[in-house]
Amino acid sequence: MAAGVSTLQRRREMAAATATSGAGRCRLSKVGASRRPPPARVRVAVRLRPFVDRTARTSDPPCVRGMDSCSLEIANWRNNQETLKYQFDAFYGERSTQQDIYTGSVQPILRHLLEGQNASVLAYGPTGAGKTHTMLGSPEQPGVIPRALMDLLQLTREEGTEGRPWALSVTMSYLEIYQEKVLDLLDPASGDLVIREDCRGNILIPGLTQKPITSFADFERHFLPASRNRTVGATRLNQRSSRSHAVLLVKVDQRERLAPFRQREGKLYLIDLAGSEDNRRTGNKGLRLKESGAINTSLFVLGKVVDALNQGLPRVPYRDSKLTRLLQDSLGGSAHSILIANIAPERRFYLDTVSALNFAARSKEVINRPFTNESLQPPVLAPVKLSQKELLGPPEAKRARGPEEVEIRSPEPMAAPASASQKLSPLQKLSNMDPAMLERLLSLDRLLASQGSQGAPLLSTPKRERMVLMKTMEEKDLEIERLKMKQKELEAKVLAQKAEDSKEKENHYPTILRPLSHRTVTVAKPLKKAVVMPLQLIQEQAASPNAEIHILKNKGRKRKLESLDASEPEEKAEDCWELEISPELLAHGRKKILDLLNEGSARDLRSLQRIGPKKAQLIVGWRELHGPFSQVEDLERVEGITGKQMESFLKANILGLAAGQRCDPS
Ligand SMILES: Nc1ncnc2c1ncn2[C@@H]1O[C@H](COP(=O)(O)OP(=O)(O)OP(=O)(O)O)[C@@H](O)[C@H]1O
Repeated sequence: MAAGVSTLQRRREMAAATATSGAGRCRLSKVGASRRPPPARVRVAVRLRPFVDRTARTSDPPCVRGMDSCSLEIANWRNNQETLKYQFDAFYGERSTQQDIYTGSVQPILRHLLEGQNASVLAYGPTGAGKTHTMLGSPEQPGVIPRALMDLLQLTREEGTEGRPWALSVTMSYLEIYQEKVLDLLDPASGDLVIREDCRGNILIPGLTQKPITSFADFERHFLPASRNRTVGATRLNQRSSRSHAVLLVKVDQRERLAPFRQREGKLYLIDLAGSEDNRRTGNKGLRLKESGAINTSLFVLGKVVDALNQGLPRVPYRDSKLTRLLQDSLGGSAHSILIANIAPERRFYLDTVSALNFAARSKEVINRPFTNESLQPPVLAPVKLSQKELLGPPEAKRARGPEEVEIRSPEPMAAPASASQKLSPLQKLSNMDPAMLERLLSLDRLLASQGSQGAPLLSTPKRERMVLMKTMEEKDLEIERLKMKQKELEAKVLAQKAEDSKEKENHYPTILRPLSHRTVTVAKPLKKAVVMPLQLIQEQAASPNAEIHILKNKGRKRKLESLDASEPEEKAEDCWELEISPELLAHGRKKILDLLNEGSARDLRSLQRIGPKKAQLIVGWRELHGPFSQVEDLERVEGITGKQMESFLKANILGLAAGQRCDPS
């Protein structure tokens, strides 16, 4: 592919983008100052292609009209007196050039790669609306892909020259998702590849070919033949219709030349999605119809993912399609994303155009939270070569293909030393937390809150700001501290009461007849309904060595009794005794489960509720591949365990274990 863009022009464009964004060469100090930049929104641009058959324009006036550089209007099919108006981050009309789209929407995000952040560009839209033209273009009109590669290579050359603090290297991978199979376009003989997630939430495809590239010629050498491997076919609407989602992945690796040898990785996804299709118009039959089903399903899931992110739902259905699973760290994750919705002016595209515009309008509200993928690494002179067998877990290893021809570095950077994180305040810990982790923590919070254990959920409205959440979490930590102190006071009182009891025993007073003083102590809100207990039962429990908490099984129901405070005056027999588990007990329960997940054998794991032999095996396999779980919610990352299952696992285990811990502090 001839890029058709001079290097000088490229440099000028980069300089302009840098000036606009206000970032640029001071990137290192900027990253050093703040590892967590503010949330970045998914930018949405709409591009209207010109009439393919220009003579048709007079007989078929366009159904879409640009209003300004950000908005457009389209006829309202329900009422032809009205138009529907849409506003986006950018609108590119029929006369816009490839360069307009690139410099306006794509070029500004490239610099984030050199900050160790991820970026992605997705071309979305109905079949025949110009996605491939936008992404790839032609030798005369090169699209986003060749332009971005040229700039990125130029940028990495400049930043990585000898004498600069970081050594940079660039690799490319190219894959397609065809009928829910992940196929390596650089190695067409390979089979369906597995999508994995590491313990930091990064999406990986073990075994995917990575080609090192140092020049645009290198890129073309790999990319052009691989593009011919992409699945295309003729439909009634497009002679060369893309039948798959094509994903070009460009990784920029940076290693610090001098101590402390930090390492960063920035990923750029350039994605040409397959077109959304209405089979009544495409005239698809047989294989085309089957392909179309897979395309529409994955795009439908993409829409659901966008909706879930917009509404702040605890479960985002990334795993429901390969496309969304792959995009997990690009949409709502750690990437700067730009969605370019391509639309066509012809009236026959009208319904597809409205549906693409509605999709794009929803995508606009997704908030991404970029973070820098940086870690400390000992100096590595040569990359480690890992076979796919080493990278895959046992089930995938069976399907592993032959030895890889390229070098693939270990996908997981080393974790930060534990001591550093232990010194952080709860708020600092929270602000350093991977956003995906934070989301999970919040969903757990919602889950517990929905059971009434801890007052209102942290995330009571989906669009609450991150800072508000953090503040609430900090207040919550303070509240926990306060409750801990209260608990200690109560325990001291119980001990004092016990000492008094023994004195009374020495004086030959029968315990059961001794007046019992008690009071209900609410450490946290009741888990369920308050439970009424007969006085005699309470008295018996009070006399037992574990009088502070009892778990009673009555008609198959667990009943938990909070601390007794013997210093208060006696209350009436019909008093209620509330069942409570304090936050610190929940924390104990979580810790116990986490320890078991990280250290238990498959057999040990089966002692947990909702974990059968198959899930136990999956957990052990995941642990071997990714290392220890950092929190219980990581279970959701295990292939084969859904978010729903994880939540039901938590419900079933945490409360029981927490209470067990309280009864048996050993
Ligand atoms: N902005 C544009 N200017 C000129 N021609 C365009 C433009 N956009 C698209 N086209 C032309 O329209 C036709 C269809 O475009 P393209 O193949 O890019 O569509 P697509 O959305 O990728 O379709 P599919 O999803 O079926 O692959 C092609 O012939 C392409 O050259």
